[in-house]
Amino acid sequence: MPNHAASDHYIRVVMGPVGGIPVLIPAAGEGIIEELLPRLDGLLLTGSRSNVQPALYQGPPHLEGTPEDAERDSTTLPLTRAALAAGVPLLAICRGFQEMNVALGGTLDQRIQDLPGRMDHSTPSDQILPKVRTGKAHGVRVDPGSQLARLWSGLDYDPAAVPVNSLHNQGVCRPAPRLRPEAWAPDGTVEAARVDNARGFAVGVQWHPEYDWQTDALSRRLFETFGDAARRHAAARMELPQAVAAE
Ligand SMILES: N[C@@H](CCC(=O)NCCCC(=O)O)C(=O)O
Repeated sequence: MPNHAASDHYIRVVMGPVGGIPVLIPAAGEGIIEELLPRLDGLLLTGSRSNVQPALYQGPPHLEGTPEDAERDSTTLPLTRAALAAGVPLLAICRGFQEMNVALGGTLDQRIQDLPGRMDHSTPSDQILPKVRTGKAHGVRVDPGSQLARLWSGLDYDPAAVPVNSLHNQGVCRPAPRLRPEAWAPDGTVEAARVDNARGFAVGVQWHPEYDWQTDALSRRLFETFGDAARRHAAARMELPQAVAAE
């Protein structure tokens, strides 16, 4: 039986550093978007074991057994495009980052670990479960002139090697025309990007900041910034003049 679900970590992070009340969006297809969109303060695209259907980016079929979720794709891809057009702040994590790229016309690598010269970004089997998620797997290099670097300003970190966790097989292959990569793994995998000319905050990360925001200041700042953008969008929607002026 299909489930419409989000892991508890996303619920807690929205109620925590984002500062909002999470409302789960059913994977019910694009018919819900017109009514839903005007009610959204922000859109958080979550990670998932499932993968974007290759037909949506003209990719080769998945290896047999690779999980897909057609219902999610049929909801999140058009919703992402609509949210961006409406200026709804967007934070995309892991699968969410991949679907943000596909929604805007980019393509995906399906098994990065099988590509020559690339690293294995998948869930390491030699670590105990909680550490896989809260521990760090590799560094990412962040463009010092990027939105991500601006968002992290004042925090103590090395932009040449920001440690992140890694729980994915797929990744951005050809970035969508509007996707601006801002951080990379040592093997060149795109680890973070913003959407060019977005009307509001629109950032995606390939790693999972929802697992360590309580201890990692960079993860926390990402969610706080998304929350601030969502509050500004909410206030602007309600036509509060003071909030619009502050944007
Ligand atoms: N299936 C995709 C996306 C990976 C992803 O979003 N994983 C979520 C895992 C969450 C967890 O295990 O805690 C891929 O493999 O690239």
